[in-house]
Amino acid sequence: MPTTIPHPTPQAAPLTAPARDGLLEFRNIRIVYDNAIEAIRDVSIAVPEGNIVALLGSNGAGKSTLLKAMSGILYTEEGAIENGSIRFRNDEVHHLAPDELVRRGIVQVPEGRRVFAALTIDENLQMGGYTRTGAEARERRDKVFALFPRLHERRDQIAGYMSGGEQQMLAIGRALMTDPVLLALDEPSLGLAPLIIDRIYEVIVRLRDELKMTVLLVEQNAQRALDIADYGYILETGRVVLDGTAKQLTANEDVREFYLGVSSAGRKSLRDVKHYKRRKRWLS
Ligand SMILES: Nc1ncnc2c1ncn2[C@@H]1O[C@H](COP(=O)(O)OP(=O)(O)OP(=O)(O)O)[C@@H](O)[C@H]1O
Repeated sequence: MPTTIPHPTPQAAPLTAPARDGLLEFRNIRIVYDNAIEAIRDVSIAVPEGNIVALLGSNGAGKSTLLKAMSGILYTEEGAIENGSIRFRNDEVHHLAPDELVRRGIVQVPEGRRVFAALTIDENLQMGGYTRTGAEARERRDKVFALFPRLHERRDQIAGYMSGGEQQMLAIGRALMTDPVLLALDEPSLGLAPLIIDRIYEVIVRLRDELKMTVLLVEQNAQRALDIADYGYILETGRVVLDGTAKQLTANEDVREFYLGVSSAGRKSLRDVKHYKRRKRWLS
C-alpha cells in the first residue's frame, strides 16, 4: 500500500482508492515489458489541471515507463499496459496513437533532449509546429522565444553545436510549439549546471503560472522538483510508495533522508543506505 500523506484539500482522495481528480489520471496501471518484466504495478496517479506534479524516484523506479505509456509509445519497446487505464479529461486515452495524443494536448519532452542536430533552432521549432497553421506556428514560436530569449539570439545556429542547456531549452521549446495542455518533462535537469537548471525551472514555473499549463515533472533531482511542484509522488520498483503536497514531502523525514540527502540525524546519501532498509521503511 502506498503511504499517503493526508492532503489538505477535500478533492484529493487518498491514493489507496483510484485517483479521480486529475486532468490526467493513471488508474491502477500495470505495465509489463516483453510479456515478462513487470515495470509498473498497480499505480494510481492524478495530475490536477494547472498543477506541477513531480514524479520522483531513483534509477529503474518506473518513471519513464509511465511517461511512455502516457505518450502512446510503449509498444516501441515491447511494453504493454496489462491492467488499468490512463484518462485525460475523463476519456480513456491509453489506446490512442501518439499523434492523436499530441492533438489532444498531451506532449512529452523525452529524456536526453533529442533535437534535430543538423537543423537550426528555427527549423527545429518549425518541425515542432507541424500541427499548427503558418500564422499559429509563428505566434507559438514568438512565445517560445519570449520564454527562452537565448533561443531567439541563436535562432539561425545549428542545434547540434549548442550547449546541453540550450538543447534542453530547444527540446522544451519544440514541445511548446504544439500548444500542449499537459507537458511531461523527463529529467530536464539531467547533466546541466545549476545556473542553467535555474533558468529552465523558472520557465517551468512560468508555464504553470502564466500560461496555465499542467506539468508532469519526472526528476531524480528531488530537491529541485519539490521546490516548484504542487504535489509529488515517489516511485520505487514500480510502485507509489509515498505521495503528498510538495511541502509535506519536503518535511517528511524519510524523503529528507533518502531523497534530499538531509535528516535530523545529519546529512546522508542514498548510496549509504541498503535498499532493503529503504523499502522496509517506506512500506511499514
Ligand atoms: N525497453 C525495456 N525493456 C525491458 N525492460 C525495461 C525497458 N525499459 C525499462 N525497463 C525496465 O523497467 C523498469 C523501469 O524502468 P524506467 O526506465 O521506467 O525507470 P526510470 O524510473 O525512468 O529510471 P531512470 O531514472 O533510470 O530513467 C526497470 O526495471 C527497467 O529495467
